Amino acid sequence: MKLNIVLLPGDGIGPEITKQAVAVLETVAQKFGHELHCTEHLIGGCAIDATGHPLPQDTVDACKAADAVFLGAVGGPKWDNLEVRPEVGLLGIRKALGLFANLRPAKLFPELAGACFLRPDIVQDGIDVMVVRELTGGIYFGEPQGQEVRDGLRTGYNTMVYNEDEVRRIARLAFETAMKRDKRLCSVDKANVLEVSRLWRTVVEEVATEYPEVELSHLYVDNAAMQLVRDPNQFDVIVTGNLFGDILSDEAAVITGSIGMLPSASLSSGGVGLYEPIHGSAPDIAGQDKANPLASILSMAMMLRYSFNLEDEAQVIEDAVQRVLRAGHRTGDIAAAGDSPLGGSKMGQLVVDELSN
Ligand SMILES: NC(=O)C1=CN([C@@H]2O[C@H](COP(=O)(O)OP(=O)(O)OC[C@H]3O[C@@H](n4cnc5c(N)ncnc54)[C@H](O)[C@@H]3O)[C@@H](O)[C@H]2O)C=CC1
Ligand SMILES: CC(C)CC(=O)C(=O)O
Ligand SMILES: [Mg+2]
Repeated sequence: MKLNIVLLPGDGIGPEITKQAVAVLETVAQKFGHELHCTEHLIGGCAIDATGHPLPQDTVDACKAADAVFLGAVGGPKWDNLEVRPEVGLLGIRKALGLFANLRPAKLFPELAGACFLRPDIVQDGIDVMVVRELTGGIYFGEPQGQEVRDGLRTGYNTMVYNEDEVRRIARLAFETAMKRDKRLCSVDKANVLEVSRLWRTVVEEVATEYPEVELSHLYVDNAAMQLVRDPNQFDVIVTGNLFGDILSDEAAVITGSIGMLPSASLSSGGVGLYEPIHGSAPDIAGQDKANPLASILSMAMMLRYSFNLEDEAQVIEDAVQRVLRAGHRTGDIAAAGDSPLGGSKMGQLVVDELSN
């Protein structure tokens, strides 16, 4: 099969982890006889430096013409005070590709139970939660937004807005996801306070009538954040809005060992998919070969599964990652006290070696 991939390495640790993930993808493509064609484009801070804008038009055009897109990460202190920041590029590409659904699987590899911050008795059966986050609506996009002087005071504002179509399509995708898993869906909102959440809950209830086999529950987001660390296994699939999903998935990541372990798939209605680790550009460790590349490598597995329907190839990557962890190899973020951690490039090489064996 021909795999036309656009790579958007971005900023900070983005280029380092992209390099490792691409090496893994190349190895799998070769192993299974696929023709891989990757082109690199600019997004984020590096795009601002080169072109003055975080999302150049040729990046958007290339992504639209590709079969799938891989993104490293964007942002960093160098660009924090600009009016148009690197993160605008990321929000822009999600919107331009219609990527309304972000799947963030928080899975604890049994080998990493020791890196998990929860009590051993809580995680003895592992953790396997799928967070389905709405990605192109909510407070990240709602209008009006801005800063102005009101009554002599500097005032900032954003608007959390969802229409029923936006809620319906993410709810359907979440119910479909639950149907393929343990058939339990928890919708997370703030319906005790927010009108937008009351509509969210009503529409989710309406969609639920199409999926009688799925057990639907609702939680307020503050309680959900607490329940996720108290007893993560009460969850199968969580569906929530853009902001709440962003926050809860970082939390879900750390209970599975590290934010450096959690991949994601951003999907549209039949169009191109974008795959990225859930973490950011980690400026504190960028350029030091400390970044864990496994979230990116696992994002490539999601790409093969969701964009190309190549389940065997995806599974081979996930198995190779598991074998590397089983052999005790650890980057700093998942190392136990006293371990001498590997660099990110060594970790990537070990996965490639596993695949080549
Ligand atoms: N998808 C994206 O491109 C995202 C970009 N960002 C941007 O990234 C920049 C930094 O944001 P932060 O809040 O610091 O979040 P971050 O996710 O970049 O880092 C949080 C902490 O996790 C660590 N970490 C992250 N990824 C790691 C990895 N692969 N291996 C080991 N440790 C890792 C970092 O060293 C840091 O201590 C900001 O400019 C932010 O806007 C933040 C989140 C997502
Ligand atoms: C950097 C933001 C635009 C979003 C974010 O933190 C994320 O998607 O995880
Ligand atoms: Mg985030």
